[in-house]
Amino acid sequence: MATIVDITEEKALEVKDFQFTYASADAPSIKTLNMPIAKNNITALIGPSGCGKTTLLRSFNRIHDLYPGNKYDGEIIFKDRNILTSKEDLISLRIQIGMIFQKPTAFPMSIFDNVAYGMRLQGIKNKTELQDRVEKALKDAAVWKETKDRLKHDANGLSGGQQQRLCIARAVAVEPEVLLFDEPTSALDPISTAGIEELIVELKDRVSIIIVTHNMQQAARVSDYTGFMYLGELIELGRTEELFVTPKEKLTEEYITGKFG
Ligand SMILES: Nc1ncnc2c1ncn2[C@@H]1O[C@H](COP(=O)(O)OP(=O)(O)OP(=O)(O)O)[C@@H](O)[C@H]1O
Repeated sequence: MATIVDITEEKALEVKDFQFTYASADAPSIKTLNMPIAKNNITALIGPSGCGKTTLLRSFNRIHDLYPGNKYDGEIIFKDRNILTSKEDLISLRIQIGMIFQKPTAFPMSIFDNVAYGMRLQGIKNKTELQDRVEKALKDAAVWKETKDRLKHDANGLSGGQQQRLCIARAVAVEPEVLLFDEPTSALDPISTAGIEELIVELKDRVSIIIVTHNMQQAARVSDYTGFMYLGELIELGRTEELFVTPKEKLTEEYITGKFG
């Protein structure tokens, strides 16, 4: 049984008896995991390679459904429904629970069209509304200054750090409830990394954030809660400063003090 701190805030998501098995695997990669995710907070997922961080993160917006045969069991509750069994449109779910990947994934189109992409999927056609919301999203993602004079240019002409901000602008433009970050700075230099970390912290007033990171310093810098995973299980979920200073579980302590990893 995992050690899970009492979460006093409202919950953005609640994972209940969740299991996940890849189509090609004999055994589940996530084994009966329970975990609350606090609303308007940042939750970091840490743990050694292969412990299931990315698998869990990708379950929150059902990215695994893109590949046939993957199997979910249990529940992930989001806004009073189990997203694993509800019959809703997955595009709409992924707008409400957006994802930022490790490698910046600018689409092969203009900067403007990248940010407008999700809004157009939502059916917004009004030009002025699109322009206003693209500008706001680029400002929110702190990349307006570098892009305002080249909105019609190909997004692939931006630097890696700028492209990652563009991806964040694209995700926030549709006003999601949750954002999932999968090692969002591992392909970036230290200055871009610091900028993205600052941005993630600013965003939590509006969205609930889950971030997978290999970098324990990053988890300690940005997150409010940290979940330590090991071999497909959650071992401990705690307030970040407590988990790093006074972990309750021996395995957590061994991991954060570098005894394995
Ligand atoms: N597409 C797949 N098919 C089968 N097994 C997979 C697949 N992707 C991941 N796995 C397995 O699921 C387990 C969890 O992998 P996952 O990538 O979620 O771990 P992780 O903690 O994110 O690792 P890392 O820190 O190295 O990214 C591992 O045993 C991995 O080998």
